[in-house]
Amino acid sequence: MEQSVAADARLSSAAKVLREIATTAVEMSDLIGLGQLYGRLGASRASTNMDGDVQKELDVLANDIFVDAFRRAPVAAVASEELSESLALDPTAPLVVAMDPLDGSSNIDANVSIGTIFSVLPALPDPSNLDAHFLQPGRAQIAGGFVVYGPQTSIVFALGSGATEIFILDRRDRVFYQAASDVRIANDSPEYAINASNYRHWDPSIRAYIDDCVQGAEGPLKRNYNMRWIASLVAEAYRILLRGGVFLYPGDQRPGYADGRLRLIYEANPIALLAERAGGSATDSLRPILDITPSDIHARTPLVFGSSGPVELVARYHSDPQFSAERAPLFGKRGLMRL
Ligand SMILES: O=P(O)(O)OC[C@H]1O[C@](O)(COP(=O)(O)O)[C@@H](O)[C@@H]1O
Ligand SMILES: [Mg+2]
Ligand SMILES: [Mg+2]
Repeated sequence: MEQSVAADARLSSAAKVLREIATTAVEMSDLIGLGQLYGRLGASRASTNMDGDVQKELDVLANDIFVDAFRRAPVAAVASEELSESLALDPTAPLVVAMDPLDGSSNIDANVSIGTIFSVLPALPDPSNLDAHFLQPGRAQIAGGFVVYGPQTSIVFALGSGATEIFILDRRDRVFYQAASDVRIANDSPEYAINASNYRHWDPSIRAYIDDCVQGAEGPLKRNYNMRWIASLVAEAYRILLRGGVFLYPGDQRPGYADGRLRLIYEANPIALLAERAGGSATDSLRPILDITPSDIHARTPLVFGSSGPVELVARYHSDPQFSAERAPLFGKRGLMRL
């Protein structure tokens, strides 16, 4: 009984957090819509984040704007891509929020969709330190989702044990209206998304899968595929939720990319929550993303998500001995038909 009262209280707190995110997204949408017209976006405030990327002004601004929003919500601590350490807010609050304040930031100047990704977790009653709140598996999320600032500004979220929902901002009255409820990802789709310029750095399983997709109807998968790469996770996720497909950002041989590029707690986890709630899947190639216990607030993970058929197929390329045997270097290019 006590437990369910606490769970209800957390859920209504999470709804408050979502409302604060939606309100802030309207402000962000205005700023992003101005592009270079926004006077404060000068190169002078560019700095370097932990990845060594040049941070666009907007990354920093988005971080500050969302942190301020979380100060008005029942949030005990924030972890952010733009903050090297987690930040304490109201220690009595029941929730913590991890966020990527601006995702796809290499696209800002190109006028391509970007977004904000968020993960809402229960605050631990007695954490050993502030980061401990965030080192819970994604399955513990009370809410998760993202905002995409594109031709439409949309918020996509799952709250509590609920389904994946989409609301679109009507810019005329600055209100989000529900556009889709209980979104379902198609179980199968011949569309994949991967940055193929990293081909030479991938492991043999990913190469074999993409080789087979590229061979199309003449290859072992016996169907023609289509490829998309926006380099904006939120935009790819939105497309996949609406029309299916699979997204892959695998680990690769480049220094620092052993676990890929994407961050577990504030990129992969919320996207995985939305994918699973929509009947799709999300893995690190093999394990469900939501079952992984993060080792660090900025830990990375390989990410494969989308329609469950292709996500499972990618896992087979990693685990099925028949597939592996045919990929052995001795065989060079595989000659056997497998399917
Ligand atoms: O430039 P790459 O290596 O293709 O990576 C693109 C990926 O990096 C990201 O931009 C990473 O997010 P940030 O922009 O928040 O760093 C994803 O949105 C996107 O999927
Ligand atoms: Mg990102
Ligand atoms: Mg970012």
